[in-house]
Amino acid sequence: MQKTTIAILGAGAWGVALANLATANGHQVRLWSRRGGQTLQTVLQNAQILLSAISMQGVREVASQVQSFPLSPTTIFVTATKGLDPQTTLTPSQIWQTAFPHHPVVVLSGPNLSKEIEQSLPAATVVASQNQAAAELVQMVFSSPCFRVYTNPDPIGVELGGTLKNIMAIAAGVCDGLHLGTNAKAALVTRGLTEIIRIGRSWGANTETFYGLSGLGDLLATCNSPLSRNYQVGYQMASGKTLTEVLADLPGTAEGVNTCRVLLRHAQHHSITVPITEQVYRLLQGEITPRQALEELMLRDIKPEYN
Ligand SMILES: NC(=O)C1=CN([C@@H]2O[C@H](COP(=O)(O)OP(=O)(O)OC[C@H]3O[C@@H](n4cnc5c(N)ncnc54)[C@H](O)[C@@H]3O)[C@@H](O)[C@H]2O)C=CC1
Ligand SMILES: O=C(CO)COP(=O)(O)O
Repeated sequence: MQKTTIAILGAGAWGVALANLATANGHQVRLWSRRGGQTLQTVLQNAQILLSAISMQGVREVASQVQSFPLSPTTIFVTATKGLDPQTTLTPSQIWQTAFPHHPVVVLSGPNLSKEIEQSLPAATVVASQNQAAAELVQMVFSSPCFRVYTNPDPIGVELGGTLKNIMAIAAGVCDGLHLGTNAKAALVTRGLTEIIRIGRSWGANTETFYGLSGLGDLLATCNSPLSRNYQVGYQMASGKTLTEVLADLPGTAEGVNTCRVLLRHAQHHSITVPITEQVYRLLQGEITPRQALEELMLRDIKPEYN
């Protein structure tokens, strides 16, 4: 395929892993970080694709910085951030689309623990957009024998799958940290998926999307791997550490901590039942212990599985 010029914003674990994938395919990649060498303007020059792998806390600020530089009208935006904006509850793709209404925006999300991808272990991901041509171009740019990229027409569903599973990964870490067993973990992850779907539908996502790679796939990867920072938050809190102590030693960002707060607000506003999110929130706030969170979930009113 034709070689593409790609600006990657955010030189953390995920930005670097994605940069390496595109570079290995022969594309020209320029990596920008707020503390790095090249200016934003230089990195953006002639970019055909602008990929953001910035933590949620920086997305709005960086999107507004990018607005001050000239871009080709055909530049495709790709967002790989898994979070929700605390002030607006917007998703990262909604922030980029609002800032650049005439550009295609593509969401890239899937079961993608960056440490495994850096080792060229096989993995798959999803690129989702309402602009199919843009999604197909991004698919070509990143596809390789060790990274299989699927397209999907439901960007909000793909994005929310990646974002909401972080809360469930914290809960799964607690479950493993308390040694609650395989049955408990299966119950938690399955009810977690039900909760994700309930929330996702309120955002307009397709239910089917959550059974795919960016939903169930990412949920399984993150809830079962000590490589996940979100899982580590739960696991270490179950071993008696406070959130502050865990975050002090955590390598990189655990988006689930902030997502939990933002999501709970959204759920309360829209009267959506989110029992797991609620207990994770109370645990992170230091209001309850991991054991109390478990009891709260187990002693809820009995009910039909689906309603
Ligand atoms: N590491 C992973 O395995 C994966 C991470 N993600 C998502 O990608 C995003 C980034 O994750 P990581 O690279 O792991 O995190 P990281 O903590 O390693 O890197 C975050 C990057 O964002 C930048 N950043 C943070 N605040 C900023 C601000 N205010 N202005 C400008 N830049 C700012 C940091 O300088 C850094 O380059 C997160 O939303 C994460 O959920 C998605 C898939 C896999
Ligand atoms: O999103 C991820 C895997 O798909 C990375 O998970 P963590 O952010 O919990 O490390």
